[in-house]
Amino acid sequence: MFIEPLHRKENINPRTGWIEVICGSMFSGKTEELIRRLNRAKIARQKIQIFKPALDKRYHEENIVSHNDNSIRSVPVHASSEIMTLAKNSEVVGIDEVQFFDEAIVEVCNELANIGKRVIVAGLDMDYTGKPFGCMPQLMAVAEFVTKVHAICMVCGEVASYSYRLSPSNERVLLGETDLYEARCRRCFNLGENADRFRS
Ligand SMILES: Nc1ncnc2c1ncn2[C@@H]1O[C@H](COP(=O)(O)OP(=O)(O)O)[C@@H](O)[C@H]1O
Ligand SMILES: Cc1cn([C@H]2C[C@H](O)[C@@H](COP(=O)(O)O)O2)c(=O)[nH]c1=O
Ligand SMILES: [Zn+2]
Repeated sequence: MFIEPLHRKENINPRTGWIEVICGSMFSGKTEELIRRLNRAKIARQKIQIFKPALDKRYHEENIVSHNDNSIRSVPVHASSEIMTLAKNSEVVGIDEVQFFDEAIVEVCNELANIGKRVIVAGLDMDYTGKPFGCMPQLMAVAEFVTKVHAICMVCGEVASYSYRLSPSNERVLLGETDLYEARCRRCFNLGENADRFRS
């Protein structure tokens, strides 16, 4: 679907940049898809640079790691402005867990695309309450390509778009995996604790 563009000599008809958003619930394969696209760009010998928010250290300090243990080297950053400086020399810029960045991330992605870079971001489209997560709606609006991926509902096996929180915490940011969250379909998400009787 996403074709790695051919290199062109600098200053002669430089190619356009663009933004790709990969979104979905937890466990839907966002990180796998991000890694797949970045690995293809690597094979095409394009200069890639990958970033993640420094707060996300669940599996590894630096690597981006998917729930099925695929991984790729990344640079943890504290603010979106750092990406602008660090990504100067790359052709393809990947960002994981983009929903955790400050709102300036939208302008950073736009500016990178405007100077000819392919920007691929992956993030949660909704938080644990089912509300749009941070910068995601803005990013989806300005992106050329938006891909929504889906998980499997852990209650009934249907297609899941929601991340159901298993703990009573009301903090928007609560890092965790299967210990704290499960993917759920719309019905089982809305049923909340009452969904247990449908568990197959
Ligand atoms: N409920 C689920 N539905 C689909 N995949 C799941 C589920 N629970 C665990 N997985 C695993 O998670 C992998 C996707 O992980 P990952 O790419 O890290 O997802 P995301 O970044 O969207 O959280 C799947 O390939 C599968 O091995
Ligand atoms: C729904 C939701 C999730 N989080 C946290 C939980 C995980 O640490 C990440 C999402 O990781 P994934 O790669 O998409 O599986 O976000 C959160 O802090 N708040 C939420 O509402
Ligand atoms: Zn369900």
